[in-house]
Amino acid sequence: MEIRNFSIIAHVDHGKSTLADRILELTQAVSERQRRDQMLDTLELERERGITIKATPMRLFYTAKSGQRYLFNLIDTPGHVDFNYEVSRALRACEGVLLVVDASQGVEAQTIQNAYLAIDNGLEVLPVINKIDLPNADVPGAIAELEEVIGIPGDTAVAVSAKTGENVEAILEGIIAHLPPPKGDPDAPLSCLIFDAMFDSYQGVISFVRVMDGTVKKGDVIRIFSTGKTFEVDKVGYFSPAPTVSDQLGPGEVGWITAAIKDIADTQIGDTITSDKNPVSAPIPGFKPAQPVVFSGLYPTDSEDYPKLREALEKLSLNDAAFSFEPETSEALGFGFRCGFLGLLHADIVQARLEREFGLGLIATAPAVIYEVERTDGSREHIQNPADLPEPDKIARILEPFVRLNVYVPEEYVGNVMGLLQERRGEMKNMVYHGRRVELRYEIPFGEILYDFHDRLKSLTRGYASMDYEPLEYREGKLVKLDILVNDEKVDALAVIVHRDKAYSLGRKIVDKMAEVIPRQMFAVPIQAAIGGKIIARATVRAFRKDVTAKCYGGDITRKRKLLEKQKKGKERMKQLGTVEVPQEAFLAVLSGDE
Ligand SMILES: Nc1nc2c(ncn2[C@@H]2O[C@H](COP(=O)(O)OP(=O)(O)OP(=O)(O)O)[C@@H](O)[C@H]2O)c(=O)[nH]1
Repeated sequence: MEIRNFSIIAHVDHGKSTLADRILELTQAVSERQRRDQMLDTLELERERGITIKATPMRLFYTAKSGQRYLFNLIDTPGHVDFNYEVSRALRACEGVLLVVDASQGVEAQTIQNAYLAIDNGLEVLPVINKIDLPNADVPGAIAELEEVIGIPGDTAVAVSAKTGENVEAILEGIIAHLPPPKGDPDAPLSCLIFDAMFDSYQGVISFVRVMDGTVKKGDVIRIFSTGKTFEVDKVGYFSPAPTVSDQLGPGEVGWITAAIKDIADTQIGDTITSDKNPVSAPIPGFKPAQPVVFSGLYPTDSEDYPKLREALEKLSLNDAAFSFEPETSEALGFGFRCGFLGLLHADIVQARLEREFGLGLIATAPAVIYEVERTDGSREHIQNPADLPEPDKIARILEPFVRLNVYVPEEYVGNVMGLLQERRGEMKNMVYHGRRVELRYEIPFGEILYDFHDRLKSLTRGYASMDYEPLEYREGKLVKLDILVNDEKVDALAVIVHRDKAYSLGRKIVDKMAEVIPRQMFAVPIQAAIGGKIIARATVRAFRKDVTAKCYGGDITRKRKLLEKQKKGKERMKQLGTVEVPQEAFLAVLSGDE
């Protein structure tokens, strides 16, 4: 049977998951009973946030108008800029992509970025113009943008509504006509690409693979190319959508392998699986390794939970190759972990999973980028935690990471966006008109777009702007460490590195926000911001304590206990700093909006 392996790529919200669902329905891969809101979004969190995180492969059958039957492997990819690494992994397993564009929005930042990722991987692109049921849908406009901005021919484009199902079948015919079948030699040595992996407590690591050449079946001894480690294959199979066992996997096929692999580090994403007896001489060209770029400290609110947190982090990292962690100690917060993420959304998701799936109460410190410090003695080091910055007299200079930022925005909002970018120390490199849409190209410190930048961008453009970025080199900046003192004690976990010109306004903002969110105590608590030894801003948490049991008029002891328990619950995300109870929000005061 002929095979087509493809992925769907799109800007966030252009309808990728909805379209994938429709395709599943058309190919009857899922019974209505099995159908959930968004079939392919497997994690609970994904459904809640309406975004796709993990790439999920699916095996579908389609009988074409010609009467011939085809096997399709559909690999879903995430849409958010934080998860670009997952996209590039998934694309390596395909020959082609459906590039979905919302007919009412046109081409946006991730449309372009994902399209280039596909083109750079040598994939064929089939444009799909979606949401044609919307009154403001502009199909010719969207096609023109695709041709103009990305340079792909629009004549094969299929216009559909994933919502109503209109014309979706034409996509399936388009896939057969325009996306190439996989090539591969069943008799060649085994060469299998690992494009994802997950950990299962019964089976060990389940590697998601695309077979390039050769075949793999139960009992084969496989070798992981980069480490040379060998394992005996336990089972192979595909996703339909539940993992289903099959006899073997051959060239062009997408499926999974289990081989009693206990450590996910043994099956790194992008690595090649080959046969131990008859190995290939060269691996499949590798993926870009996922690099955490944003770091934040995670501490248990109850210090007794430290071992539980370590265990949870270990488990999570089994399923998330892009996430890193190492032990860290804070004077203020005790024992915790410095965790690395791909971006703020990724950090949010990891934290939410730790709390939900593992029942942990956590305090997260403000996310920060990695700075490079050159000491006066000429040595250089990378600083993941602002608290680790050397004394000012030992610092020759501090360098910060820059990114190339592209913002796409309708003409009328260009002024607003340029104002924001200037405020964030951005330097304009170019401005390109694509019809009524303008692309602003900037170079900007990564740290400046970390906090509330995306929200501000959206609110300044009524939601119309979109953005993407890629890392540039480190550049010297006039940076200083801003210390925060609570009750006259410096709190290491609250320190941030900021640009000198912004230190005063940021210090003011942080102390005000903290004074607002820290509950009143028995005594007045001063909150101060300082640079070096110099106090630059101050606010006070006034004294007072609400006695929640006062209104219980003695008597009813259960009611009293309930109230106390409720109060205790409310405190779960609090941390005792000396004599002061500080809630999670205070640790993220630096993130609070500019307004
Ligand atoms: N009117 C209309 N709405 C659609 C259509 N397709 C998708 N939508 C809606 O657009 C929104 C986004 O759709 P999703 O399928 O979740 O988008 P996505 O691209 O998968 O988003 P991510 O998973 O976050 O990347 C949802 O509210 C859908 O109901 C369509 O053809 N017509």
